[in-house]
Amino acid sequence: MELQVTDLVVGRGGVPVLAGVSFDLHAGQTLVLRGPNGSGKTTLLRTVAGLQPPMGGRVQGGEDQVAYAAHADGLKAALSVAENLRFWAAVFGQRDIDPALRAFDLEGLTDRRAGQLSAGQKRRLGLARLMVTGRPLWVLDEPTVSLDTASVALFADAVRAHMAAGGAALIATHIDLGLEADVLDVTPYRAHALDVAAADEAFL
Ligand SMILES: Nc1ncnc2c1ncn2[C@@H]1O[C@H](COP(=O)(O)OP(=O)(O)OP(=O)(O)O)[C@@H](O)[C@H]1O
Repeated sequence: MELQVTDLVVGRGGVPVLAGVSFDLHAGQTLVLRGPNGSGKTTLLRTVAGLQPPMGGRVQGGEDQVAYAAHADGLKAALSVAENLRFWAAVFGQRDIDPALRAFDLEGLTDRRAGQLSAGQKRRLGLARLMVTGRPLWVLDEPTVSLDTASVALFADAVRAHMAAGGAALIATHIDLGLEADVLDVTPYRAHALDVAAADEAFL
């Protein structure tokens, strides 16, 4: 897989948030997005995942390649852990959910309803879902929220295994995952940095 992002402009409510973002992502690579709260990481991830259109520029190579995991875990509360994974595996044409259960230490929770899981357990299930998609490009927004130290390590191991198998990952996170990863700080691409400075000056 090969993702090419060229001179991308992304925004919310018709207002550009980031402009002029370019990067490549290839098989075996992880790219970590950094930047302060509200800087536009989620907006960029959503655009790369095809959940919203770019306001300018291009995203090439993402079509049908992306498995996206965001703040909302997207789990079916009334289904068990195993049923959730089987559901997603069926949607994406995969069969075996056991590696995903093992990787995220969910084997002891297979029959528990997703709605009854703790926040961290829900997050582990949401991340396990990535493995049953069979998709090569994981686009992840703050994947470690609610995870304890051991679960962060499980997640990092899963990303490493995914990369070793020819996958790639684009991850917005504020923490150090201990992964070999490239880093893209989105701060210099903020679309309104200059406007904000100009507005401040007007009040001085
Ligand atoms: N639905 C929306 N409508 C209008 N503006 C929005 C909407 N969602 C987010 N924004 C604004 O867009 C900007 C970028 O938000 P975004 O969620 O992409 O930032 P982020 O870098 O992911 O932040 P964080 O680190 O807090 O998760 C912020 O100023 C935010 O307030």
